[in-house]
Amino acid sequence: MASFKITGGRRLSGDIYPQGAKNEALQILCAVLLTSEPVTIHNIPDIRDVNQLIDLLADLGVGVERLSESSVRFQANGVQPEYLETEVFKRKAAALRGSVMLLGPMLGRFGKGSISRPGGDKIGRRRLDTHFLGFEKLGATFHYDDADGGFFRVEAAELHGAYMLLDEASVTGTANVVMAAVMAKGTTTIYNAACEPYLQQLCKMLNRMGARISGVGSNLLTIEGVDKLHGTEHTMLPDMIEIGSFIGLAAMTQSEITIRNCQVAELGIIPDVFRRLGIKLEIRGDDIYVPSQEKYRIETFMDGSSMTVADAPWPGFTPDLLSIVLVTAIQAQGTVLIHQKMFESRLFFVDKLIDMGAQIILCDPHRATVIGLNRESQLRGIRMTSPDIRAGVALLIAALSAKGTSIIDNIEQIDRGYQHIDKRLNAIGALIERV
Ligand SMILES: CC(=O)N[C@H]1[C@@H](OP(=O)(O)OP(=O)(O)OC[C@H]2O[C@@H](n3ccc(=O)[nH]c3=O)[C@H](O)[C@@H]2O)O[C@H](CO)[C@@H](O)[C@@H]1O
Ligand SMILES: C=C(OP(=O)(O)O)C(=O)O
Repeated sequence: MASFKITGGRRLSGDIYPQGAKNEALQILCAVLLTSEPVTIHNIPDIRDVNQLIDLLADLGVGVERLSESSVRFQANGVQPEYLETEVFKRKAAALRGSVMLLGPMLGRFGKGSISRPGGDKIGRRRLDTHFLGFEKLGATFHYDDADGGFFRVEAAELHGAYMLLDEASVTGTANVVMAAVMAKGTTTIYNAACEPYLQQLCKMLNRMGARISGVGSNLLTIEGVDKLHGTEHTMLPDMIEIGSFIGLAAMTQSEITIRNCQVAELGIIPDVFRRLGIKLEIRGDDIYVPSQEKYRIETFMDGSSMTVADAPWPGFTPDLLSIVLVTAIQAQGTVLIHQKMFESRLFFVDKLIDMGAQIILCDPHRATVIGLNRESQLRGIRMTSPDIRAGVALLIAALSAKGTSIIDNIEQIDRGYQHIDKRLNAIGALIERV
């Protein structure tokens, strides 16, 4: 288990480039299974979850040719569906959340798919009903084997288009059902579809491959099944969660940072949520410039009541940035209620922030109130463990702003989703050692 040793209290300055989006990459990589022709993907982030998924594809028989550090050509012309039944696959697939999205394309193209209970952050219940109910609507049979931590199988001689109202607007669930439906016979209508930019990107890529998906960007998708998909090229968007993390980092550490090539039009409400904390942001072309700010004051609502930041399916605010908003509010002036509606175990890391000197009241598992310190006192460095990917980065931001040295253990959680974060932050003035 590796750790970061962080010397806090340093101001950072300079340009930083966001990596390609992790959660988009996990969908896009699974979609290469839908055709036997080459699919070239650019701006692939070099992070643990993505590398593990690429390994799984290679094990499954997909040709993987690295063209550069961030571009790979895939060709799924030798896929061996039996591999999904092997012990090695079961073990590897259980290491990450994204592996669940192998199911949809395998079912759509080869008529069967199986997966062990996928991993990912332990941030509360993460049920898969949406995925399997959707597959069943398309005509697949579903079987769950309780042994060895759980193993799911889906099978269908032929999938048929259907109308479905999803149980919930699940991100990976929608991606899975879309990928299964693109080559089903007839028309599929998915209502209450998730429409995060990750999904919009997936649907655009599938359409370039010959799929016929309309309604992209809305919660009503119509998919006219086609016989076959073709190869294509695709470039991942910059990671909006990383962009938000850098904004919070800049504010907490009074740093002047330019986040380059952000594709600002795709960020939805994210910049505005940070503005509500009082953080000044300048959009300069496609860059976001965050000036060094000693003070930032949390806004109130129009009626004067305290600010709440809550998550919601897109175009609402992503739950993956709530931990970052929470940590950023620690040095603001004012009070904000953070309401994590989707996950019930994602706020417990505030204990560590409280140990560092933050004023936070954990109201219940879903809600925490942050009373900003307004820089009247500085956090102090401590030793802590990263419980999940976003809490890990929130703790890293706290540590970078703190007086003294902090140690963060279990940084594998951070490496799951942030590419060489120590090196990239050190390049603009941070002092983070991997120990
Ligand atoms: C690999 C990947 O892409 N992971 C993301 C994906 O996970 P994932 O696709 O696993 O998450 P889901 O969208 O399925 O659901 C997330 C949680 O929100 C709840 N829920 C969902 C929809 C809804 O309308 N109401 C509701 O309460 C679910 O019950 C679940 O507890 O989406 C999550 C929600 O944006 C993100 O946190 C994860 O980073
Ligand atoms: C929760 C996350 O990831 P995963 O779904 O892979 O656990 C995340 O990216 O914040």
